[in-house]
Parts: sequence; C-alpha cells; structure tokens
Amino acid sequence: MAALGKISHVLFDMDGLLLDTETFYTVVQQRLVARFGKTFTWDLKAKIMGKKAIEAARTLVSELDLEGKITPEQVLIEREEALDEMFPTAELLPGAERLLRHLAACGVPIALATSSHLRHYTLKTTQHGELFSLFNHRVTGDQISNGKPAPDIFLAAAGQWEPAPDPSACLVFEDAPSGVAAAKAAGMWCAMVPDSQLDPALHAGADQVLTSLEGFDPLQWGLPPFPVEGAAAAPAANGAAA
Ligand SMILES: O=P(O)(O)OC[C@H](O)CO
Ligand SMILES: [Mg+2]
Repeated sequence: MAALGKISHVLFDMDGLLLDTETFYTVVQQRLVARFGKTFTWDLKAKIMGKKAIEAARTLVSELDLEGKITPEQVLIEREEALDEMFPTAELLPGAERLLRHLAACGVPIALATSSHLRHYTLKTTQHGELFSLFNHRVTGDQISNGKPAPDIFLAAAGQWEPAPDPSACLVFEDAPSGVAAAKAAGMWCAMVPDSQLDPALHAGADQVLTSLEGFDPLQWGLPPFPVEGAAAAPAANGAAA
C-alpha cells in the first residue's frame, strides 16, 4: 500500500484509544440521565466524547434540555464517585501495548495528549504505570484552556519536544470525533480507531480509520516496521549467539 505520510513523532489519545474507559463514562451517564427520563444515546456520546469533563457536561445538559434540573458542575459531582471506583480497573485496548513498546524500543518520540485531568489520568493508569512511563511526556486536559476539538492539546504536546517537530510530521491516534478534529486543526495526520457503535459518517476527517490498533502498519507512515514474528534475533556483534 502507498505511504500515507512521513512521520517522525507520534501522539496518543488515552480514553477509548489506549484504555477501555469510555464504557465507564457511558454506564455512569446512562444511569444519571435516566433519573430525568432521558436516554444517553450514541448520538449524544459522539458529541461529548474526547472533550474536557466540564465541556462534555455542558453539552450533555444542553443536548438533553436539562437546564434548571441539573447543572454541568453537578453532573460532574454526581458521576464522580462511581467513576473513581471504575477507573483503577481500566484495561488496555487491543494492540495498544504492542504499539507503544515497539515505538519506544525503536526510539520514535511518543507523547500522550488526553482530555482527562491529572487526577483521573492517575486513577486510570493505576495498573499501567510502567507502560505509560514510556511516553516522553504527557499533557492532560487541566493543562490547557481550550479542549478538543481545539488543536491546543496536540500543539502543546508537540511543543514539549526539543526541537519541536513540524505538525506535518506528527501522527495522532484518536478514537473521538472531537479528537480527530483537534488533530487536523493542529495540522497533523490522524489515524482514528473509532468504537464500532460510532456513526461511520463521523469518521470523516481522519486520514486513516482502523478497527483496532492491532491493525496498524507503521510502514505506511514511514515508521519502523514491527519485527517479524518468529524471525531469528539479530546476531550479536561478536558473532556469538545472543
Ligand atoms: O479521550 P481522551 O483521553 O482525550 O479523554 C476523554 C475524556 O476524558 C472522556 O471522553
Ligand atoms: Mg479518546
């Protein structure tokens, strides 16, 4: 297949891309809005996923006409206890660990850019500290003013590398429409790994759409290929068996 772009730096979203945490938000918010006789649909989920917490809560309240019944701030308070219990159980999504370890082992610069604020990031990565330590740096939602779909978080993350790469040499992995829009607004390439329940019309804008990170081929982006399974290890410099 033809190369898609020549990438030197890779930026990762977290929720719904590396960690299976979007389901937690869905379950908790379904329960919360049901109290008001409302349904938390995938149509609504698509509008709020990937955004900073308060911006997501504002959209939820306005889209469901809940003004006067609950404020965005109360939404965050009410969902917090359940989320705090769920987050430390977060599991990696397929292909995430292999890709991160591969890029890190090859010396490809990698950074995390998540709309999650630092406290949630810490809870979600409870079981994955060593893997997430492979990132050169991370930017969390509380560190930027304008959340996705604004480009700020990806520009801030890329700006922490020295020298900072040109956006056209950066590849962003995202699961959310707001995240894809942010990556493209930053002038970067974007590979989207959407939930299968997301309306395919919302894949528009992504440069590549994958069903799972397992299907990612680094070569298409000029990145080092995965080692061939079962291939003999490279001989040691002195010719002895490794
Ligand atoms: O997908 P992330 O990592 O930017 O975080 C998103 C929010 O925390 C929830 O949609
Ligand atoms: Mg996400």
